[in-house]
This record gives sequence, structure tokens and C-alpha cells, in this order.
Amino acid sequence: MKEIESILYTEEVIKEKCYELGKKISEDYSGELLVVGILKGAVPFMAELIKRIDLPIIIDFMDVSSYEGTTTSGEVRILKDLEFRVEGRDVLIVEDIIDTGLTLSYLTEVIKKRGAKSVEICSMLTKPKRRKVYVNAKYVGFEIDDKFVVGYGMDYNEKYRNLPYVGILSESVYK
Ligand SMILES: O=P(O)(O)OC[C@H]1O[C@H](OP(=O)(O)OP(=O)(O)O)[C@H](O)[C@@H]1O
Ligand SMILES: Nc1nc2[nH]cnc2c(=O)[nH]1
Repeated sequence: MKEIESILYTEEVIKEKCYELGKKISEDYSGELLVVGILKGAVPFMAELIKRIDLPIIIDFMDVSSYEGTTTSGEVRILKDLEFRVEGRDVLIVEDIIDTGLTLSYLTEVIKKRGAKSVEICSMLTKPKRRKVYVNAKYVGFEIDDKFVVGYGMDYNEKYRNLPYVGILSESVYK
């Protein structure tokens, strides 16, 4: 696709990473795990990951928003809340990408305050150079540079989520 400058991770590579992460997660927990996907970007990654988790799990979703185009407003809003109560549960938040960290630091606090037994993060990607607030992500797929990426759930103005790979979006699309 001409809008994609280069492909960073193919479907095969992402699936292999999900296998590794799922194995670690399965080893780290013993009982039931509440897996919380953050809409919408986490959906393809979460679909792949949960198949590799060998534990009794419950899945739920939250929708929060802080991005418009390629910039963050810095303010996190809950657009859709969880169906299940988190009190006393082990919670694993699943994300597509950690950028400034604002979304996940906010969400982790919200879920802890609601009385979860534990809260951990599993993110497909992280951009450490962009961090504004500290986020303790126990499970991370890949570290990337400060480039705007799309595909495998990630969008630019709602487009490209269906690409079966993660690629760098050409600057000509948004400049
Ligand atoms: O670390 P941060 O700077 O907070 O950025 C990360 C957040 O940005 C993206 O979501 P977005 O708001 O674009 O929603 P989407 O998943 O529906 O695309 C991504 O899925 C994370 O939730
Ligand atoms: N699609 C997309 N969303 C983001 N949110 C924060 N960083 C990114 C990124 O690189 N790509």
C-alpha cells in the first residue's frame, strides 16, 4: 500500500510474539484472569493473544479517548466502561501501543482504585522515547522509534486498522 512507508512487523512475527507473551502470562498466573481490551486498537492483538493464554479467562472492554489525528489532547475520557466488577480480580489490560503513557497510567489507577487484586499491562508496542508519565508494562511485544504506525488495529483517523501488519505511515498522509 503506497501510504505505508515500510512494514515493521508482519502477521507471522506478531503471531509468534503472541505465542511468547501468552506463554509467559500463563506461567505467571494460577487462577482466573480478567483480560481488559482497550477499544478499538487492541482488538486484533487481543484476539490473537487470548488464544495463547492457557488459563480460565474472562474478557471485557473499555473505550477511552485522547487522540485526534496523530496528536494527543492529554486528557483521557472513558467512553465505555467495563461490564464486570474488578474487585478482588487479577486484571490484565491489553493495548496496541503505549505512547505518552497517559492512557495507561490513568486506566491502571482507575482499576486499582476499584479494588483489583492485581493490575498488569500487555501491550503489542511501546514507544519509550515519547513517554510523558511512567507506565509499568510487564508484557511488551516490541519497542519502536518515534514514528506514527498503523495496522493490526491501529488507525489514522479510523483508517488502516485492518492491515494484517504494523507499518510506518508515510508523513505525506498527515502533513
Ligand atoms: O500512551 P498514550 O499517549 O496515551 O497513547 C496510547 C493510546 O492511544 C491509542 O488509542 P486511541 O485514543 O488512538 O484510540 P483507538 O484505540 O480507538 O485507536 C492507543 O490505542 C492507546 O490507547
Ligand atoms: N495509530 C497510532 N496510534 C497511536 N497512538 C499513539 N501512538 C500511535 C501511533 O504511532 N499510531
